[in-house]
Amino acid sequence: MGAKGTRADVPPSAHFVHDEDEGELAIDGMGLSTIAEEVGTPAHVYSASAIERAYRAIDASLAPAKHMVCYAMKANGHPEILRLLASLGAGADVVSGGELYWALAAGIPPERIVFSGVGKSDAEIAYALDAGIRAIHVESEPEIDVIEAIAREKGVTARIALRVNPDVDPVTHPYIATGIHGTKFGLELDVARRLLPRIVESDGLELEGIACHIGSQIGGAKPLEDAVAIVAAFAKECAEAGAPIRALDAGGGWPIHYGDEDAPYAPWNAFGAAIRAGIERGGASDLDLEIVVEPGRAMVGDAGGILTRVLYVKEQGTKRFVIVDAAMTELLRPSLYGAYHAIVPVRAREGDVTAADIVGPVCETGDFLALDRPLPPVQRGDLLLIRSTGAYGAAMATRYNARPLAAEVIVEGDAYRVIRERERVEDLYPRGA
Ligand SMILES: Cc1ncc(COP(=O)(O)O)c(C=O)c1O
Ligand SMILES: N[C@@H](CCCC[NH3+])C(=O)O
Repeated sequence: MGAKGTRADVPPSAHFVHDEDEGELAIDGMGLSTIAEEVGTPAHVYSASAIERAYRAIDASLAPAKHMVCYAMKANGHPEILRLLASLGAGADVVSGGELYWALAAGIPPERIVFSGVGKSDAEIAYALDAGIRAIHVESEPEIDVIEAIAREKGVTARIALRVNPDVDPVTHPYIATGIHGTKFGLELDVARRLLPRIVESDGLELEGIACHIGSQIGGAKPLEDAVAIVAAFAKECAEAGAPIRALDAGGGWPIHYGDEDAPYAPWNAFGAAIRAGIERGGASDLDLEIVVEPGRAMVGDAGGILTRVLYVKEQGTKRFVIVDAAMTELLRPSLYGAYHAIVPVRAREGDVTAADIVGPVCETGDFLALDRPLPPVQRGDLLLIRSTGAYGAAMATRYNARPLAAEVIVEGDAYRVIRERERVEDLYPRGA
């Protein structure tokens, strides 16, 4: 994502660190080979302390403004991660009835949950209204009709926010740009403007916020500021038209360092500051809006890695294939977006660094974790760590090729806990077959 490179260096973090005494990589002081031996590979490993640090840093970046951090749980909806974030005070951004169910089950209060998505079913809208969530984010004109009708039927007022498309380039991979014209997300500003009078007059709707989400892994804080300035100016128009606007939701998209960036991203403080600056530029400072943000990747991405073992090293002509037991089934991002993830041996061997394709066992040419990647010598049985996979790793896992879902473990303090047992082949057999 962003500029693709072939650098072998690793993004900085405080939790995956080389343990000099043991001569291997450790996560929060726990040797990765111990985890691999006990749990097997491939396995997703997460650092609870890293998740907590990320949450606190994002939260602090928005202070002193009134704000709410709604974790975009699509990045990693594991119940233990949700519970951890709930205990720290996070809300949630959900995109389905299933995610809403999991967020509530993890103890996230309904008034801290927002519901985004272009295709909410009637049942999902009814569920959100029954649960009394903070706001349903409206993404199309017909969706407003449906929400209004369901609210009327129930005799309730639906709290909504309009997700507008500010047409700002987020400087990211085209598959995950969401706030430019031509994508399916959000309402064009002129449509939102046209709908305003009927929303304000409706007794079934309460327009409590304006939202945007310009994309994921955005290329800097400036596009966020530009988008927020547009959204804030529209929030002001809505308030002047009589809507009880109390929130500006700036979406998520805060980037992490994967290791192939040409230049480091601005620190998260800059993203919080950009949102505050955007509100001022949009002339909405006097509205005293609560800032809502929906980061997913930034909360969990760097906290996780995938442990994988080398199955075979295959030399073919000038090519070196390192075939490992993880695949696109555990990490789809390289296959789907050509995304870069740093991959490092848990125990480094001496020798020349040469290029290798690091690939999985899945029967697809596109099943690769890295192409032409500089890598020191590795042998069958060696452990590798794939970095920065806490977001959109396990969350996008599939069982393609009848591959059971991998184990997941979380390190808390000086111990680790298995939070998903490795599936067994029997678990894959279709129910009802
Ligand atoms: C509406 C919405 N909010 C938040 C996010 C989270 O994005 P990220 O993980 O990049 O922070 C997404 C995904 O792009 C999204 O669609
Ligand atoms: N799955 C994407 C991000 C999707 C963002 C959701 N709107 C990724 O791995 O980067």
